[in-house]
Amino acid sequence: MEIVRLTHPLKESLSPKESHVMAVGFFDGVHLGHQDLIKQAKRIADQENRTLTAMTFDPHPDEVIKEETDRKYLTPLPAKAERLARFGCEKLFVVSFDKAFASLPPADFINDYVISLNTKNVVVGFDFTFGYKAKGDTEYLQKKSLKKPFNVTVIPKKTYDKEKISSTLLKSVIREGHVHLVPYYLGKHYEVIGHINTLRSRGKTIKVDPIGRYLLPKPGLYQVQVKDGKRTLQGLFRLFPSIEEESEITVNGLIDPHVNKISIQFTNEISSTAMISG
Ligand SMILES: Cc1cc2nc3c(=O)[nH]c(=O)nc-3n(C[C@H](O)[C@H](O)[C@H](O)COP(=O)(O)O)c2cc1C
Ligand SMILES: Nc1ncnc2c1ncn2[C@@H]1O[C@H](COP(=O)(O)OP(=O)(O)O)[C@@H](O)[C@H]1O
Repeated sequence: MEIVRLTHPLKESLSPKESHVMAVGFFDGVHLGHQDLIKQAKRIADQENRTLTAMTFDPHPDEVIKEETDRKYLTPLPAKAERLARFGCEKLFVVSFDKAFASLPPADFINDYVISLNTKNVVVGFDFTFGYKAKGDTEYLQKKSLKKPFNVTVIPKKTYDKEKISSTLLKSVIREGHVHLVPYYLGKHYEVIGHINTLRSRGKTIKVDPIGRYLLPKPGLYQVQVKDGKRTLQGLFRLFPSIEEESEITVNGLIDPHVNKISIQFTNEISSTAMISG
């Protein structure tokens, strides 16, 4: 998948010739709600024979608008890009979210980031907002599209157990350590991608440096599956309040310490902090 970084204001030379169908949103986690949206966008792109693109933002708007520091992510950008590609996205626009971009009125976003980028169909969820003070919504987008050369498709709310599936909900499930519930929201277990810290790993006990600011479950003992690209091993992740210190994974086999990346999938919480520190 091609990744195109966009910074505001856009350079005119960026206007792509090829037309595309664009899914827009932050998409942290690429959960089942996001997946419905991307699958619908893919159906349209296939029908119309256009490229399927996604547009996301970096960092999260709250880091800029609410000056939130140390925000944690379900999918830091590289993991999000990989997951979007897996669902068929061929191109990803990553707009650097800064104060200048945040101040853009909704109408200007439509002109500069939808029409100028040659987007023929914008696919968003029912609660999508955009533009200065988040004043633009799906109704506004649809109204504007009537006089402009693009269509809008709005995806209905995807729920689980009557609640909207959202990144916020998923984060609280993971924070609480209820990792066995994650597949109901995400379609798979929660996954953290990291590098093996070779200096601090010994045999079957490995230390991992996550790639990006991943949200981690609360401290405790977790059953995990560790994949090194070739093999899947079962393991136990002893997660302490700070991953840099005592946290370690004991795997039931030897992992090649020189593999570039490993994936850790959290399957079950075995016990909470009291047990690991005792
Ligand atoms: C051009 C633009 C300007 C934005 N300005 C603001 C803003 O001033 N305040 C705000 O809370 N969010 C702002 N946002 C963020 C959106 O409200 C929204 O979070 C973002 O488009 C991602 O959509 P999603 O949360 O539905 O994924 C802006 C988004 C865009 C595209
Ligand atoms: N449960 C859902 N059902 C349908 N669309 C959704 C759902 N969750 C998010 N979306 C849509 O996906 C896009 C990205 O949303 P985002 O704000 O990143 O997700 P979340 O609400 O999970 O934080 C938006 O267009 C949003 O409306």
